[in-house]
Amino acid sequence: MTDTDLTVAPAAASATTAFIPAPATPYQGDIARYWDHEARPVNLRLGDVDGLYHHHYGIGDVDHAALGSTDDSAYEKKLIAELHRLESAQTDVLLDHLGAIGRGDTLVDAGCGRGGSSVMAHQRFGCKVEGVTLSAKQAEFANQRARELGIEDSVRARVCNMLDMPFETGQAAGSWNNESSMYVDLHDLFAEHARVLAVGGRYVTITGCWNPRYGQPSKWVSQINAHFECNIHSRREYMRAMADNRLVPQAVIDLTPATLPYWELRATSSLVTGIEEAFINSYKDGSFQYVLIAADRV
Ligand SMILES: C[S@@+](CC[C@H](N)C(=O)[O-])C[C@H]1O[C@@H](n2cnc3c(N)ncnc32)[C@H](O)[C@@H]1O
Ligand SMILES: CC(C)=CCC/C(C)=C/COP(=O)(O)OP(=O)(O)O
Ligand SMILES: [Mg+2]
Repeated sequence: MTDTDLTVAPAAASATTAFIPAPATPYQGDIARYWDHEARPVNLRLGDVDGLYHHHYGIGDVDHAALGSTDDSAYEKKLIAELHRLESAQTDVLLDHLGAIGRGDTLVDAGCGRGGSSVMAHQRFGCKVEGVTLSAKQAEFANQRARELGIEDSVRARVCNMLDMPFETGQAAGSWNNESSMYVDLHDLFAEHARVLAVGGRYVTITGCWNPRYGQPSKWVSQINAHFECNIHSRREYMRAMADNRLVPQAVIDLTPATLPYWELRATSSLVTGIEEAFINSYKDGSFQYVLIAADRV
């Protein structure tokens, strides 16, 4: 079974994940296993707030009035809702940068996780959204949520490698990576986005990247890599790989100041995972940045 076979078996593929392609590399097999087994309360309990399940972080100011007093017995529940609100706000900012998307368009969510961003994109634009993830468990979860919402004809997730996606050349009006580009070679990734995007289409990523002004990846960045088995790229690598693949940045936004309140709030919660200190310290010492890059496919 190859990725290409998925294109000739759409019914089976859309039903769920009946055909699971073999991982392209041993590393991708490790990443598939990682996400198949992931069930952190910080992700599931936030998703339970309204049924949008994210595997990315939050941006924006904390609403302290909504949180109320830490003495309140409902405080932890409010804190979870607030962290989730900030994670959905992050997706809203990503979607803001896709430009004008029509109901008849197709969007590609590369590294879609449990599908929260895909659902939000469909709810905003009314269009088709095609997600891809290495994890069969995540694809099943995302497709189950789409069925529960009655949007399975418009939103689906498939198990496949985002470096070799089962989409026609020029098929997508927009595509994105929401915190998923640190698992792949950027030249390979942007070559594939440039292939599936229509000329004039828009690509958006929100990602963490190491800051070339710092020099090399800091110990905090290395800690984040080890924690998630990923390989964080530098800001320079993003710019270079886009330029080499007909993706011309239209907006580059440093979201680091906007994500710090999320991390500082998360560090006070009962759902901490132990990685909070690495994010906070690396954002503060300037070695790591949280950025949005929106690029035109020219
Ligand atoms: C941190 S999660 C982000 C999920 C989602 N974008 C979100 O914002 O909730 C990283 C995702 O990237 C996916 N991923 C990593 N490497 C991939 C690859 N080569 N092809 C497809 N998906 C990949 C993982 O399976 C996982 O779903
Ligand atoms: C910005 C960077 C470097 C992100 C790395 C990719 C990643 C694991 C994102 C969050 O996933 P998650 O929501 O599953 O993580 P957590 O359990 O920490 O909330
Ligand atoms: Mg999370």
